[in-house]
Amino acid sequence: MSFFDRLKHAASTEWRAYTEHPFTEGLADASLAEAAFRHYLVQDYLFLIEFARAYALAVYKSPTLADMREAAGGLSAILDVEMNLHVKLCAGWGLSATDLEQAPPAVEMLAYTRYVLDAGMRGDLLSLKVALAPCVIGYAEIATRLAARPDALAATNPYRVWIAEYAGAPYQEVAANAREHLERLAERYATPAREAELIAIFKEATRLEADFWEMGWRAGKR
Ligand SMILES: Cc1ncc(CO)c(N)n1
Repeated sequence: MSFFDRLKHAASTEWRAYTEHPFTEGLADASLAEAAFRHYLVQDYLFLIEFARAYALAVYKSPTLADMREAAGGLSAILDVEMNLHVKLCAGWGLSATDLEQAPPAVEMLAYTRYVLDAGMRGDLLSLKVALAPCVIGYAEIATRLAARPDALAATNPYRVWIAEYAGAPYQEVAANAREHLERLAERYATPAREAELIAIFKEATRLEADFWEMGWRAGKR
């Protein structure tokens, strides 16, 4: 079994709660309340700013130039590609990039990003990449599943742009590269003695991902 599959298997309860959260079902069948999606997306913009910082930390923590380039690619994918989706979608509600940047941060956003940054700060590049894995690899898996649903990408679904972005080839490639790089890092730095600690980091980050959906989901119930 690959390193990533071992992590996923060890955290299978958390992984399912994250990747099959009702919020994701609501994106696919368009039943999600707009207020839920909007709250989620604004917080996700703040989340991406902090995740860009985490990838910058990965550049710093890189033992080799190749690791550094891989981390810099992740940083650029967030700053130069992914955040544009948020700006574009939020413009439809009259929110500018400055409005987004100045939005009050939610505790779920802070909890998740602080956890990942802390795991990276106290650990090595492998610990940091394990903490980052549920994010990029999880969204690629979720969007692929949602895109296969009937009508998920139909013009009548207001969430089709979001689904198409994460199910699309560029994002899928970023996720596949991240997964491949994680396997190579694990070959270099994972030891049986470290496995429990790495699983604990993966589980925690996955739980915080589910909490992030839950935050948006709750905003749709208010
Ligand atoms: C909360 C969260 N997890 C993962 C991704 C994928 O990059 C994202 N944009 N937001």
